[in-house]
Amino acid sequence: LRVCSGKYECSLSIQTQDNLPVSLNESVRCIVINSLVTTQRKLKAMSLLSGRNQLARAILNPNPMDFCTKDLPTTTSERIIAYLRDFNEDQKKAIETAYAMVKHSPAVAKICLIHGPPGTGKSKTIVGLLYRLLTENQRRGHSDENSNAKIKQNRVLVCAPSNAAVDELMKKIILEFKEKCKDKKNPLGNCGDINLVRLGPEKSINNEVLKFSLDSQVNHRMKKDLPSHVQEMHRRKEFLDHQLDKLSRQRALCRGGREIQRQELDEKIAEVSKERQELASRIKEVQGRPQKTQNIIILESHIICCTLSTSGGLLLESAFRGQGGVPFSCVIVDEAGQSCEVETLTPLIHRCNKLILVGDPKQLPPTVISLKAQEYGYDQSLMARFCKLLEENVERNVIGRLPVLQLTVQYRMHPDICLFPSSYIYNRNLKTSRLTETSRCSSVWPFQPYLVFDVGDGSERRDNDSYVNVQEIKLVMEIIKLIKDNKRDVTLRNIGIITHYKAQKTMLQKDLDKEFDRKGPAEVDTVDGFQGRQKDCVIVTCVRAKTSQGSIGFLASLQRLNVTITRARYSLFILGHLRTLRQLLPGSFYALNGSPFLSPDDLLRKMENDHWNQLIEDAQKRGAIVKTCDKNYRHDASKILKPKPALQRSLTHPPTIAPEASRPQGGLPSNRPDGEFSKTAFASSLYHSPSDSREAPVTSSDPERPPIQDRLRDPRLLRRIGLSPEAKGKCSWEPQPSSPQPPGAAPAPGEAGFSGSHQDPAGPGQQPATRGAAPNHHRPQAQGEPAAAGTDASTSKRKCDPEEGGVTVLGEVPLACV
Ligand SMILES: Nc1ncnc2c1ncn2[C@@H]1O[C@H](COP(=O)(O)OP(=O)(O)OP(=O)(O)O)[C@@H](O)[C@H]1O
Repeated sequence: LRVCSGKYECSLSIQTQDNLPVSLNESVRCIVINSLVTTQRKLKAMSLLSGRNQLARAILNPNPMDFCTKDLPTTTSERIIAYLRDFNEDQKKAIETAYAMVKHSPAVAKICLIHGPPGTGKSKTIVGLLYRLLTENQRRGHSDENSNAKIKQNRVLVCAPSNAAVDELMKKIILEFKEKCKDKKNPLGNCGDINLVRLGPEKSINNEVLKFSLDSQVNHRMKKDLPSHVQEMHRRKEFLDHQLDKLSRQRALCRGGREIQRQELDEKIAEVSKERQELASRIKEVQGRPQKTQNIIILESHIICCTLSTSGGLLLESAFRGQGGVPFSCVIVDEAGQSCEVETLTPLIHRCNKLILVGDPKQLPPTVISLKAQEYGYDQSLMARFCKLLEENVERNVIGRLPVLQLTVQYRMHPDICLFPSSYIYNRNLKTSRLTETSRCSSVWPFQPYLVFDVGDGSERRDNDSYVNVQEIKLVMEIIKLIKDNKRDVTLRNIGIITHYKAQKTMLQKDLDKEFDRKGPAEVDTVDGFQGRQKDCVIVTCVRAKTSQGSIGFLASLQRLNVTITRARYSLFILGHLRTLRQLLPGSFYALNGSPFLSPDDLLRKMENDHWNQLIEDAQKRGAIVKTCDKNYRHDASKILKPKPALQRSLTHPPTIAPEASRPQGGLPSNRPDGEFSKTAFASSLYHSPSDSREAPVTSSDPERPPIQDRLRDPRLLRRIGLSPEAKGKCSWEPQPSSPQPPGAAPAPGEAGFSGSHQDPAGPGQQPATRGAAPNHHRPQAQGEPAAAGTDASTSKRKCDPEEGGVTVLGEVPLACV
């Protein structure tokens, strides 16, 4: 694009496969569909795989021996043992196993699978593994490789399918390595004691990690090494850029102004542009191509982060050309459940034969639009294929146990939100960390954790190729207004509205903008937009109601449902027309000999909708359903509020104060006034539908916890740990009392913090995890949280988060903190 005689001119060169007729003198319409670069790289990865990588056989025809198990031995230094105290048992196991796989017999091709359901610390585990791999024996002047030797031997390639995912992970890597730097004033690398580089175009890199991009490192280094006259040229170029920026802004502002003024500005812009262009070419001439500098930076890096696609570009290939050996000790792929198989093969062209896949195939798979491609399994990730295959091997008794490292303790959701995904999707293997439970149940959050609104009079309306449901929008607005009224500090960061339909999203956004003057307290998006993210409160509007087709479309996918219901930290409210979601349309059931049966069509639909059916049944059993209709929206929306303290008190516990020893870690002070007590955690789990009010409340997070043995008698707790009240006697788990904790104090290192609670729900036969892991003092910014301003901001957030276990324990103040 250039300015010529006051006009913008754009020239575009297009290569065609065949010659266009010379006589063509009509205008041609060009549409850019997509770049083929990624596709070419995938193709290249596929065709090079068998020739270049020992993993090829394992990938094409895997057998259980190709996957590493939990039993690989490692020798761990005191320093690493101390470091690993911040991790839970599953995370430690994953780190140690992957570490052993990388360090043992580097020539043997092996794959390590780390499966982490939502919020279980996948990123934390990756960061821990990197730290373990890169800092063993590292001391100033004495590391496992000479720190002065510029070219690193111990190098890791870290990839993810998207730029956003790479950057999120990088933020955590940066935080950790900077924090753990031995001598902060005199670090050994550009990121604490290591060198880190981010590959990829700058425009797709998040500002917070931009400093580590290859381009900015090249620029920085080239400027530093240049003779003074070239540095002067750079300064002049920066000045001209600044000038151009200013002039363009002035030009835009005087669009309606005088012609002469516009002309003057255009001429000035043309003049400055010309000088800048000439200067840029001269700089290139004198300082040479940056390729050499690029290669040096890459070779000096310990961690190279990029998208899967970028890992197949020429940049890495040319940097390692002629270096000999394998350039990476391992390749780590984050969000491996979200990348297509062939895409996951891309980083393997660098011959590395240790592959670590981290992800959750039970969340959204890679987005593949083509139905034909889906038919051929293109939307299946490599990780999902491996997991499926290994599960089949376990079922057929070919192997005794799954060679997959499972992370099972989650740090995101209120335990009541976690209950259904844990039991229905994760085989009861998803437990809530105790500290998370305590903070999520805090009285500071005045809303119920989990409610399903049955919007009985809702109806869907077609809007082009999408749907809207006006009644559900009305109810969403009532709920948001109520939240705003009761928690004035809510911002866009705290509430997420998930809808699967574009038209509903647009209409909701309009209503929010109107009501809240464009400063809407909620972010509306599709579930795909929320994958990998979290919000304090999530409202789901299902839209489909009284559907004529008898199908609920893509609402039916279990992976989609999973992501939808696992984004909320404190409250999840689901709005839907439950009969449609369950697909119990009038006439679906026929009674025959007293037992219901379904017509073949209905059976098919019911199977399709079975996940929603299960969710609704579960909510029904828990008394979490609120039936509503238009005239009651306002009234029924108020049911999201936790019950009034006084009433709650009388309905729930006898007014006894539990022994100090039975308080959860970081429990509330014992000398609080009654009212304060009753407002606290145990109230949070009580649903107050009329039929429910007589039920015993849930008290798992009660600051006045009864002794743990008594808590096990609570039918809802038993349900939570996967036992029926009757089966309770058979539970082999022996509860251990929590350690006494002074009010408001942080758990001492080595005492049970978060590690305590996740043992509680261990099912029969499961070993309780070791008590003794210290709470996390080095918590990176939660994935998906809106970007804090720089790493410092993340650090300050950590200071006020009770999940740190080290600062505040009086219950989290979620909205003020985040
Ligand atoms: N061992 C731990 N102790 C305390 N907090 C932890 C621990 N592991 C993870 N967390 C916290 O849990 C939250 C989620 O961690 P992380 O982002 O690593 O999870 P994830 O599995 O990558 O999440 P997602 O499901 O969004 O991909 C973070 O706030 C993190 O600090």
